[in-house]
Amino acid sequence: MSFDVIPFAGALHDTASLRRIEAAAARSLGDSHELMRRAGQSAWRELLAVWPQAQRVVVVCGPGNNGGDGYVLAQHAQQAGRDVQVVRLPGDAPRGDLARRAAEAYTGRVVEFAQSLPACDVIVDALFGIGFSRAPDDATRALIEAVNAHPAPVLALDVPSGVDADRGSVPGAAVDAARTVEFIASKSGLRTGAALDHVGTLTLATLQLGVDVFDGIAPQAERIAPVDLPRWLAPRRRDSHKGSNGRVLCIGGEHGSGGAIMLCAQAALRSGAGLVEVATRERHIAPLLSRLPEAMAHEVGDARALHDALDRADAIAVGPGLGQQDWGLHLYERAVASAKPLLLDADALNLLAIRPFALPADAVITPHPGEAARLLGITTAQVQQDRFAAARALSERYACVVVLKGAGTVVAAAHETPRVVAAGNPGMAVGGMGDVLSGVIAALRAQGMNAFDAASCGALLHAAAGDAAAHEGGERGLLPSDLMPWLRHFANRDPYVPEPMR
Ligand SMILES: NC(=O)C1=CN([C@@H]2O[C@H](COP(=O)(O)OP(=O)(O)OC[C@H]3O[C@@H](n4cnc5c(N)ncnc54)[C@H](OP(=O)(O)O)[C@@H]3O)[C@@H](O)[C@H]2O)[C@H](O)CC1
Ligand SMILES: [K+]
Repeated sequence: MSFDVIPFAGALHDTASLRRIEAAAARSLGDSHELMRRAGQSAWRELLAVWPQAQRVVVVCGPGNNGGDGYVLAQHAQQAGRDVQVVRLPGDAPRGDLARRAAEAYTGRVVEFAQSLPACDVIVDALFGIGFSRAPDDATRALIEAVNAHPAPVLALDVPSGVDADRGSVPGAAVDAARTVEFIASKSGLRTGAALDHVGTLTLATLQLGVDVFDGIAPQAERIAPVDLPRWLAPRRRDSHKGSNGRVLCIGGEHGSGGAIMLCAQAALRSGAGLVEVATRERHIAPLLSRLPEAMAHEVGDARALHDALDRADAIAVGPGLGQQDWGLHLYERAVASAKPLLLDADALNLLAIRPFALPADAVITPHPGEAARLLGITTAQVQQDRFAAARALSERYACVVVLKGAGTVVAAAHETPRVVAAGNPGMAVGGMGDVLSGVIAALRAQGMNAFDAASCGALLHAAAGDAAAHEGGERGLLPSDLMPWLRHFANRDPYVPEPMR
């Protein structure tokens, strides 16, 4: 039995699992060359579909089976009458039976790379796939840079060469692909971190394998996209009232940063919280209420008011504009001690790093890579080198749910398969976007979602709103308040997500 639809639409696998899947596939087909034949053929079909006019095809082949896929594609192009050249590094003759057999079956030209690549209409990157394992040496780097300097678009086979398919990091140089066609299953590392600047459009060739090849192999992560939002955001019951949609308390807004807590409160309202209260500095209350009359605001000097607000809250977001002085520290301690569903962001995370209180059960933290580095005592570069490991380490160290923000936000929690958000754009890298996310997640917690789902759905809702707002007016100049109408939009209906404006 063979299927063209893969069993788990959002499943992401690591390379170790892919090796096991590949072995199971070879056993089920009875011939591992058949896998390579199907991979090369699928990639050729993809090239034809995207670049039907391409006459001159250069295929950069590495020494392994990724290169073998490239030779199979090259032979299809040769037989279709294209002007084909295989380019390889000196001494990079195919290793292993599969790749050698594919190279022997290729009847076109093979040239050794010197300084530059021949003129052509499309380049196929078959240098490395899931076997890429270390920073490229000078010769390899020169070849990758020649590919990137060439005007022709690049089709990467399985993985853009130079990208770590497990971590998403680039330990040197990597091919800038216009399109990457993955084989058999999607790789977790191609959806987060630096990889997102190299994969281009990602497609998957299932190689017509049966679902049995996945037996006993659990995904390493799950990709979630705006189309998944209705999983968590069911239409409202008719007999709702404001109390049934939860009460959020937003805590923060030290002198000079009243806007942060206002964005948090507004995002909570726009994400469906029934009631939103704000505990902030006295001077921010009037402007906040004039901009957001739907919120209730309390001056935190009034101990009774703060105590009652903490007591009433179904979920608390602490951190936006909180500062790290005594005032902020006091509020941080009161929020953590409240044992309520808690979201910590911004300065609350900096305070957590220096005063690691035991967090209440199911707390959610939303660090950007720099805050994650402080919380782990490592460098930001080390966080970005393996975002899955960093998110997992944070979740274990603080016994909480982690939203590791950045390109391809990772959501991790103990005993859960991590989720990667397939939405968001560089326009969202602006102050205040984190304040909005805090309000969104707190609102979903207050509406009864568990911490891992609220963090996942919240990060996805936030990113979908960011993409739609960017599509509407461009990534540069995108402001947190531009997301507000879109939060409401995607929280209420099956989303379409326009391609972000380039
Ligand atoms: N996933 C599947 O089911 C299928 C996979 N296929 C294709 O096979 C590749 C994986 O092939 P593999 O031979 O394991 O590895 P690569 O071709 O990716 O890499 C080739 C060798 O390159 C060496 N290497 C690694 N990093 C570097 C580097 N930085 N510089 C130089 N050389 C490097 C490494 O060998 P070493 O012994 O030197 O470590 C690699 O083995 C997969 O991606 C698919 O394209 C099947 O054909 C289809 C199904
Ligand atoms: K490749």
